[in-house]
Order: sequence, then structure tokens, then C-alpha cells
Amino acid sequence: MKRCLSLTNPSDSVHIARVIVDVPSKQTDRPFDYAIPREMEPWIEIGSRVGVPFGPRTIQGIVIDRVNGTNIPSKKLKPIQQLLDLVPPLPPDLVRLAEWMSHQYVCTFTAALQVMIPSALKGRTEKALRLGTEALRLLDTQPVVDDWDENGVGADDSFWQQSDEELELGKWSGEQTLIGWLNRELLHQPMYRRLLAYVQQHEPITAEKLLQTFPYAAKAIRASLYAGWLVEIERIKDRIGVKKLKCVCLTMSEEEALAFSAGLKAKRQQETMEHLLAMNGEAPLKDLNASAVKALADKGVVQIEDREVLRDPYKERHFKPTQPLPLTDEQATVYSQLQEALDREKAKTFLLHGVTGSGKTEVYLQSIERCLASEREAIVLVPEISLTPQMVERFKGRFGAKVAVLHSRLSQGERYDEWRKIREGSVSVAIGARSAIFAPFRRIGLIIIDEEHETSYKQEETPKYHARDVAIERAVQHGAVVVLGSATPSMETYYAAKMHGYDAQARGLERPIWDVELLEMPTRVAGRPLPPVTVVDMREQLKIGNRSMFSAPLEEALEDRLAKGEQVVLLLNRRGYSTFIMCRTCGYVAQCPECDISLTYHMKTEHLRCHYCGYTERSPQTCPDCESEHIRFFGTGTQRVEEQLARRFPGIRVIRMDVDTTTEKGSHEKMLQQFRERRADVLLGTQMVAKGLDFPYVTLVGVIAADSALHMPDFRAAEKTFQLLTQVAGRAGRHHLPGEVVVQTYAPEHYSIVHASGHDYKAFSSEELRMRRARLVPPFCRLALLTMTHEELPLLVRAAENAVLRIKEIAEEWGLLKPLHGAVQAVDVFGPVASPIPRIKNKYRFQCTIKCRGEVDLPSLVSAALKTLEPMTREQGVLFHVDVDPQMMM
Ligand SMILES: Nc1ncnc2c1ncn2[C@@H]1O[C@H](COP(=O)(O)OP(=O)(O)OP(=O)(O)O)[C@@H](O)[C@H]1O
Ligand SMILES: [Zn+2]
Ligand SMILES: [Zn+2]
Repeated sequence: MKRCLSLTNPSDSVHIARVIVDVPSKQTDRPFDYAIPREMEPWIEIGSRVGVPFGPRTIQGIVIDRVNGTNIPSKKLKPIQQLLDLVPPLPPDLVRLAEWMSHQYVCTFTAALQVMIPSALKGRTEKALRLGTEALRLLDTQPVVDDWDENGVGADDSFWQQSDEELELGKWSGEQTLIGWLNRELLHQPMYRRLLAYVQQHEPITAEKLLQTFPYAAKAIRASLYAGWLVEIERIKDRIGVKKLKCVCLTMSEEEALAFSAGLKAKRQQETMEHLLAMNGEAPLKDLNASAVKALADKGVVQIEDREVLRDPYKERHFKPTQPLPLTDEQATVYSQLQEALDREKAKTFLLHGVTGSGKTEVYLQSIERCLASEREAIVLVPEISLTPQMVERFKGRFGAKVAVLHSRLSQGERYDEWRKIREGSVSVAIGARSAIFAPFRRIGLIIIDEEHETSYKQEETPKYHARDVAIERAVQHGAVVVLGSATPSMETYYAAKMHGYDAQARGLERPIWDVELLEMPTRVAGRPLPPVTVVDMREQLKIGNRSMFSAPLEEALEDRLAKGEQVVLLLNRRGYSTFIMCRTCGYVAQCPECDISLTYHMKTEHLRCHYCGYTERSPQTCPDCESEHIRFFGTGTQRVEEQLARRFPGIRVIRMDVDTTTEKGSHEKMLQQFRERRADVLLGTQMVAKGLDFPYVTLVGVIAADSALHMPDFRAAEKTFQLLTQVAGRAGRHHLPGEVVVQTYAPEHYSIVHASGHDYKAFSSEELRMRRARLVPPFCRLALLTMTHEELPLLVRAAENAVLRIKEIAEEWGLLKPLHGAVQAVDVFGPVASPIPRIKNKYRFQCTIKCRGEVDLPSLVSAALKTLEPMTREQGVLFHVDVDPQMMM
């Protein structure tokens, strides 16, 4: 950690900062008090990142509060050692959100804070200041007076010390006042202009150095930072630097340059001058002819300078600007409701249930426009997988440079730069996957979650948050509107929307978690029909002697499209398919030596890898058990389908998209582009091909094995199957050409397949909800999954049994085990049982499930339980992991 400001005598300080230290353990999961040294006084606020002494070390922490007193005796009170950023990385509302998360998901406060900070910031950083564009303009129009002396110390030093009250620094809402104050007072002070001029001459300059020259200027610097007159740049050592660009600049005025250019004989040089003039006197070196620049530089007409640039991953792409479309009646009805809610500026959540191709995106776009018009910002969440150029294009096309894109495939530096644009307020729309919900905007008006049913909105590592819950909570803080959009809403959200309007009493034990209002768009834009679906019973195919992967109807349809030059999407449901190595002679399956799970085969490197612990080995050529050579890869299936396609339809152009072919950065995008340009006939893939794509020439969608996920031990299996089929069917016939879908299955009578083929969400959801109610699974209860791990099995078994007893006792003490409404208890504890993966990294795993209904505060119950289990961790080393509202029951 690099020091920004040094400390003096801590005993001078009376102000206290409450700091959450970055040590993710239960024992340290509380605020620690530190004295604020006087120099740091104006800089420390809620959300500041600081370095503090902790035991023998200095560690990082986040200030969550400032107070005037502490119980810590003054001898023991330690001062903050370092301030890591001049503008805090987290605004106060995100700090509050992190506190809420730590309660909801039973994780440490610091884990929740850290997930909000871009990883680029966690490297070693060095801070410096430069002028903002406003300040540059000011200095151009009102140059600093001549009596400027290099040290900048003038007679009006006393100026810096006044106006403390007026400033009201640290309040985000005070910004307007602050900018007003700057305009009214500060800018007329020659001293302030000197400060800016000094920065201009020495930029980038560290705050430390600036303060040496202007010892009293701390508050003015801070005010300037808030107002954008000064901009803080971060140079991150080791990890990522700020990107520099070589620029060529004119050294003379426009008239002089014109005259000079007119007199030039060399054509290249003349062109270069004209280009520079057209670009307002400055252009990147790489855009110009290097030898012409060299010649001009030798004549002293231009010079080359380093410019700091924000990396823009989409810079190379041109986005065609789009205009709002006239809305269809359905869209207009939905939009007017959203508009009304937006104008009210009160928190509210909607579910937009619109069939595939109903034009949800256009509704999003126009709602965002409305939101921006009232000077508020918008966040759009999409599943990582649909963060394709096509999706980005729609938002960039409408809002241009106002859009920041947060994409996990961006480099760390690119991601960090996008994040900075959000924090600095130079963009007003953020689009990204799950973690974009933490975009550090200050006045959020609208949060859109597209494909809200996607499981990728749930983070599977600590903090195990769900972006949907977090969005709803953030919206409450900001008075924002949340739109959950989907053609196949999750049962949780749909049930909540169905219950909207029933009072809490009537809902009783079946009360949904959120209050959601339902909006519907049941038809496709322009009256386009949903494609007809043919369900093929594969058992029948076998009976008539067809042993190939393709049923007769699918084969015919494929042939037909190839003849017509139309395109096909083929989906292989990957869940349930294997990626392991098996010996066909003895049945040996390569397993991780540390975990009870088969190793995954990676084709590119010919390695076997454990998905859980990272263990890797070379793929064996012969079976380690029986030495047979018939040991082979049981592929994802897509590879086999590809082989068969090539054999059956010689010359067919197939793009295979799965985990093996999309590991490289940008490969996913490239493939889709290639398909869009009709340089392939078939797009073959796993789940990846099912979502969000909109290709006009796709008229056939084939699903190879629709039911492979139905037999997973997961109460959401039917829901997932229905969603996948409906989504992929929705890719066909979205434009002028009519589409068709062929679904191959061994379970044609299963309700998820029957209703998906009828595009009947309502029928599916009512049947599914009936089943869920009968089995008492979400949304008719909430679950928490508690996983316990230890190296020794007998010890773990005993501990797990004790733990379950303890939890039952607590539920009993809380009066929650009493039967409510007949036989149904408010809290039920199941287990312990061995986890579906019973051993990971040499540790055995047991789990229990806590189920609760009605108004039970599940997080509080779980965290009370964990507290009483702490001695087990301390004395026996048993570890506990909690997942509140789990999406995966592992
Ligand atoms: N008002 C409109 N007038 C004309 N065309 C429209 C209108 N609204 C949307 N469209 C077009 O309809 C098509 C489908 O819209 P869109 O992709 O937004 O649907 P969607 O509801 O998001 O579907 P999915 O859930 O499948 O992603 C797009 O090509 C879009 O440009
Ligand atoms: Zn073998
Ligand atoms: Zn392993």
C-alpha cells in the first residue's frame, strides 16, 4: 500500500472512524475504532478505504461511520495510518447495502464490501491529481495573473481556512451547493486559480506533493474533486496501469497552422496538418503517418505527448444510432405503467412477463430514456452469456457514450475504467452481469433485470447473494423502479406477482418474499406467430429402427433448410451429459484423488481437471486399472453431434459453441457474428445458444435431448427444462420468415415438455406451483443450506448430528417448531445427510436444510444457530458454510 498522506501526532485527534477490516472471519466481523489524524480529517468519510494497524500488521479496511467518541481508552486507540483514495470507492449507500447483505446472506461485512470494489483497486495503487475539463477551460479563459511564484504561497493563505461551514463536504446531496460554492466564491480567488494552474503545470501530481505547496488547501482540493475540477487518477502498480496514448498536438494557433499548412509542399505533411486541424489540434499518433509527423515535429510545428486514456473495449465498433420505435399497444400499456412509477420516484418492483420476441428490449430502452430525462441513472443486468455484441449494440445504439459495459471477459483494466466512468458520473447507464448491480451510481432511477429467471444471478461463492434481492433492496434506498423481465419467469417471482394485492393476512404462511406487480405482453411484435413445436418420441424412433441422433422429422427439416439456405439452431441440453473419461473395458472413471468427483476432460490441453479443487493431470492413454486402450472421452455430446452432422450432410457448415470452443476471449462473440453473417448453416451448442439471440434467418430450432436435465435431484428440474425449451424455441421465426421447432425427447408426456411445446407458460406455472405447494418447496417456503466439512468422517458425523439438534433447539426456543395451520411447522430442519459431492479437497461434507415458512426471519435464525456452533469450529475445526435461498442443492 502506498502512502498518500503521512500522519503526525495521533493524540491531537478527537474524531473516530469505525472501520471494517478486511479479515474475513467471524471474530473480526465488527467495526473497530480508529482515531482520525488531523491531516486526514477532511478526507475520511463513509466508504473511504484506509490502511490501519491491526495486531502487528497494517491491513486494509473500509470506513463505515464517523463518530465523536469511543469506549476505547485513549492509550489503546490507534490512528489510521493511510488513506488509500481521495474519493472513496464506495458511496455511503453501498456501504449500507453491504451491511444489509451481510445480514441477509449471513456473511461477514467485509466479504460484502469487497465484492463491490473492482479487483483492479485491490492492487497496489498510487494516486495522483490532474485537471478536469471544466478547469482547463477556465484557465484558458482566465489565465493566472503574472505575480505567480513557483511556490504558490501567497498572501491570501488565510482564505483556505475559512468557509468550513459553507462547504458541507462529504454529503453527496450537497454537491449542487458545492459546485455553486465553487463558482461563486472559490473561482474568484486568485489563490484557487493558482492552485489549478499549479496542478496543470505539474500533473499528474500526488495530493501529498500538492499539499506541501498549498498546506491549507485540503478542503478546496476535496471540493474540486467532488465538482470535477480536479480528477483523481489511480495508477495501479503491479496489476494494471492507466493506459497512455501517444498524441500529436499542434504547437501553434489555428490561424498560424492554416497558414503554415498552405505553404507546405509535402503532400503527406499537409494532410497530417489538415487532419490535426480537423481534430481540434490533437490526434492519436497511430492515426497519422509517422514519417510526416516526424518531419513536422522537427520543424517544431507539432509535438508528441502522452495522454491518459480510458480503455474502451467497444471503441473499435461502430454502433448504429437508433431511434425509439413506435410502441405496439401491448408495449405502450406496459410503458405507461413504468413511466408512471418512474415519475413517482418511489421504489417499486414489476415483473414484465413478455413472450419471446414480444419486444421487451424496446420497453427497457424507452423506460431508460424516461429515467435519464429526470437526471437519474439506470442499471441493466443481463446474464453473462447474453452480454453479446448484439445486446450491447442495442443499448449503445440508443444511448451511445452514456453506456458503460461491465463484462467479466473484459480485462481487469478495461473493467476498472468502465467502473470509473460510472463513479465519475460520465456515463448514466451501466449494463453488465450480476455484479453490475453494485455500479457506484448516486441517483438510480431504474434497475432492469433481463431474463430474471437465470440462475447466474445467484453468486455461488461467498457472499452468496442473488442480484434480484440486492436490486430490490438498492431500489428501496434510491426510490427506484425495478423491472424483472422474462418470457419464463422464475416460480418465485411469478408467484409473488400473482399474490400482489392479497393482504399479508390472507397470504399467511404462503407469503411471498417480495411485493411485485405483474405486467404482461402475451403476443409477439407485429402479430408474428410463435413457432409450432413438434415433439418427437425417441423411443418410437428406436422402435422403427432409427438409431441415429436425429429423428426422421428433424432430419427432414434440416435437409429442407439446407436446401433453402436458411439457418438452424441446434441445442443439446448439456446438464446430465458427461465430460469424463471412462474405460470401456472395465468401467474405470478418472476421479480426483482429493474429492469424490470425476475429473473433467479438457480437450484443448488434453488434461483432466477437478472442477472443485483445481487438481490436474494428463489424460491417460491406457486405463490405469486394466491397461486397456479403450479408455475414452465421453464428450459434452456436442462434438459427437457435430461429427454426425458432417457425416449425414456432407459440406454442412457448423459452428459448435460450448465450453471447449469458447474459452478464448471474444470467441463467443466471433462465432455469433459469423453465424449472423450467414457464414454457417447450423449453430450447435449447449445452453449458450438458447438465450437472447435474434437472427432473422433462423427458421428451425432443434432440441436433441430435451429431457436430460429432468432426472437431476433438483426440485427446479422441471422449471429449468421448461425455461430452456421455451427460450430456445423463441429463437425461431422472429422476423419475416416463419419458424419451426423440433423437440426430441424420451419423456414426451412430461408436463414441462408438453407445456413448452404449447408455449403455455400459464399452464406450466400453475401445474408447477401446485406441485411445489404439495411438496412444500420454494416459493412456498424459504430454504437455507448448511454445509459442514471436516477431514475426519466419524468426527464430522457426530458434529453434524449435534449441529442439527442445536438448530432444532434454537427454533424451539424461538417458538417456531410449534405446529402452525395444522401439521405444517413454521421451521423444519432436515438432515444431516452426506452432500451430493461427499468429499472435496480431502474434506468430508455433510449438509442439513433449514426450511421455514411465513414471517420467520430466516437469516436471523441461521445466524443465531451459527453463533452457538462456533465452539465446534474452535475446538474441533468443523467448518460451516451457509447458503440462504440456495439455487443449487449441493
Ligand atoms: N414497437 C416495435 N415495432 C417494431 N418492431 C419492434 C418493436 N418492438 C420490438 N421490435 C422488434 O421485435 C423483435 C423482438 O424484440 P425483442 O428482441 O426486444 O424481444 P424480447 O421480448 O426481448 O424477446 P426475448 O425474450 O426472446 O429476448 C426485435 O427485432 C425488435 O427490434
Ligand atoms: Zn480399464
Ligand atoms: Zn478435486
